[in-house]
Amino acid sequence: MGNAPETKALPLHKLELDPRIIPNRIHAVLYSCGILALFYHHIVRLWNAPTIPSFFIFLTMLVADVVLAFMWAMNQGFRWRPVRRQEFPENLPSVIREESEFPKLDVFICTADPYKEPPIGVVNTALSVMAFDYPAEKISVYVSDDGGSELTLFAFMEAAKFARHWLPFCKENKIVDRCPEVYFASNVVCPLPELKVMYESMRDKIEGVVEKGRVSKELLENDHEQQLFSHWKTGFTQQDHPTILQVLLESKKEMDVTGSYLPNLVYVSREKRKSTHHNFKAGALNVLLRVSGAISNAPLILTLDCDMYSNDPQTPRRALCFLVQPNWRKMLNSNLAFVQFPQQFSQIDKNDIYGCEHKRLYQINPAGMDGLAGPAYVGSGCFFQRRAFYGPPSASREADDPERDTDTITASILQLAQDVASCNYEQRTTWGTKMGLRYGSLSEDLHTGYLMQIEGWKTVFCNPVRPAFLGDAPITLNDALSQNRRWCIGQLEVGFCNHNPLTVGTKHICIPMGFGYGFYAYWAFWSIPILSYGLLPQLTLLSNYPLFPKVSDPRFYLYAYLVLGAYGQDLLDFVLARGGTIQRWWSDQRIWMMRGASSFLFALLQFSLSRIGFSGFGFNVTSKVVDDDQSKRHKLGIFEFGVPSPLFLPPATIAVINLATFIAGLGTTLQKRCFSEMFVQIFISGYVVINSLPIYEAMFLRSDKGKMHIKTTMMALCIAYAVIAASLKF
Ligand SMILES: O=c1ccn([C@@H]2O[C@H](COP(=O)(O)OP(=O)(O)O[C@H]3O[C@H](CO)[C@@H](O)[C@H](O)[C@H]3O)[C@@H](O)[C@H]2O)c(=O)[nH]1
Ligand SMILES: [Mn+2]
Repeated sequence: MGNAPETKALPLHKLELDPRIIPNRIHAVLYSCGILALFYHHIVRLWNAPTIPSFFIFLTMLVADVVLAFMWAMNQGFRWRPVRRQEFPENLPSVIREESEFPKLDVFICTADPYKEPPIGVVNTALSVMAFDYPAEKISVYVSDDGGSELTLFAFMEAAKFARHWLPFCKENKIVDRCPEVYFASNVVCPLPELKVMYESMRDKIEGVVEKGRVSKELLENDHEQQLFSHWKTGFTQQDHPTILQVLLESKKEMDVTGSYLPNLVYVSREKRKSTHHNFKAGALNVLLRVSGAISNAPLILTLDCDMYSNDPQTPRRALCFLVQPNWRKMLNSNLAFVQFPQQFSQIDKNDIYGCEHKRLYQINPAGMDGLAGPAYVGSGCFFQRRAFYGPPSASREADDPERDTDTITASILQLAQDVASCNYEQRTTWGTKMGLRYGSLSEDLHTGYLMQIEGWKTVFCNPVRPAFLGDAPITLNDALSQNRRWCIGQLEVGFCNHNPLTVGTKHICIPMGFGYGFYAYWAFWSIPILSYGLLPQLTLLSNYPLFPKVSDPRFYLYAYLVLGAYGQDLLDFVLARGGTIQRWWSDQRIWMMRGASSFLFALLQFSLSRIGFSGFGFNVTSKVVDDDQSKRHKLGIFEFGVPSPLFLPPATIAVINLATFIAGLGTTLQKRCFSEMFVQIFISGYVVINSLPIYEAMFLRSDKGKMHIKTTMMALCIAYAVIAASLKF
């Protein structure tokens, strides 16, 4: 810069408080008074219970309301101090003056199964980030293949060739959609038609290989390529194989077709042995942390799921707006662990019937936590400071090498990278406990982000209008429910680890943050009120036993206030969020009830069983394959039941019970003229019936492949019959 007058550094971001903070807090105070009044009513009623069965029914309803109140209180963590941020990547040049001064960026992409996660999709994700609007020689992309599949390696070998054309094309033409599949599927006229042909031939090749299930020799162009696949010989299985590490592109050595640098592209399939536990995705990411540490050691790390392609080439610059210090001299913000972008999805149906958008989890709640210590880590679309993986912000990492500036990846570097990917490397180290991604939870993301905040790290939520990344959401109900069950189990593992959010979290981060994490950790508890409210009012309705105050009773208004207050605020939060519609809110509350009766319930049971020593659980990877028939129904917003899954059984049973009790109950109350006493119960079962319409359709009316499996329908009918018959005995 010499003596040239330095221009003033312009602001990189700004923060403003959400105007809802004050109304939220007033509402919280009033609502808590309502809850207290409700508990008073409960206790009095319990005390005066006339019979033993009614005592237990009242007790169950009390427990259900305690859980609802608990979850409501936890939820206030997100509403306590929501904020909005804005970032100004256009001002970045006033702070980082030269492109050469940009910090290096390592991108981690995880994949685990070439049949559930088609390699062409993984390749698209990788190409979209390699084409970031960022100096290419600063980027290294590491692909972790837990599937240990030659199909995936083949796909990346092809991707490396295609990248030489794709990257300069995107930069020269200032393309915004840098995920090739998305770009070529859009209707824009490609200024370079050969490129489309090239892409399609690559895609056909990759898909052909996947269909065949192996890479045949004819597809490989030379000895070097054949050598890459020499590992896959007899004895090689997904669970048992040596480390395979391949540098497919080496920056500064390899040029694109215009003679510019390319990013590094490294394929890693860590060593797997049947005798060692591999810790699923957390284990995979920790291997990438060490492998990348040996090769490029960038101070910035982006973690991505294999389906989360970049939708905006500016994204790393947006992240930098928070990560660099205003007086930047190769120094990253000292206590900021990560910048989290929301997870957003490309093919969600208009009304989002499965609630896969998870608007609260990915957009509303993070903005709430952002006003406190910062959002939770959600596993993908997150820019970390490497230092955050190695201890608290105060700890210096002098023992480790600084950003590696060697121009070539030497044999000794490769050897080191091989060694750190071996499955015994972590023995007797603090990897997974104090370093890297933390083990012990199927939701490694929540667990890791939470423990980082306990160590004193701050985090930031960045939610630009154009989604930074777009991924695939489940398109069948079974996938959506099993995904939620896995999350729930992982969250319970956080809730019952020795860093309990309610004690440790509230103390070491702050009270509302501890509540927010508690809300996630105990998600599964929701199954208790959802099941209670889905069954008890209905079964008692059958025998005309009133559970709630009658309409003229002042306590009726207490219930009405509590219900409308909670639903109303929820609706408001939802529709005020970007892209929120009433229809989506409706789907969201409906799927919440279904999850309650299936995912949450199963998670609670499985977790409890594992705690008393019965079987553990695995990471069931969500399928990203699109079946045409299913996808057609999904686009029309039709529920996909199809497979016989135990997850459908409780919601189907509850739906049947509610339909029966609603009709019978309505009949008898009209006959006996006790409508006012039974109003709330009729209302609740009617509400469940309306929400269950897609279930009845799938059980009784549909004939397509997505209808409920006959086995499930029959079982649900039998159980419903048994439950109703038993309840009439009381
Ligand atoms: O043993 C495994 C299992 C999974 N994965 C990868 O983990 C990612 C997420 O798996 P997916 O089946 O797509 O799960 P989701 O439920 O969609 O993922 C959400 O939930 C996970 C925690 O349960 C987080 O890790 C993810 O980032 C978050 O998007 C994928 O890229 C997988 O390839 C591995 O690398 N190794
Ligand atoms: Mn996923």
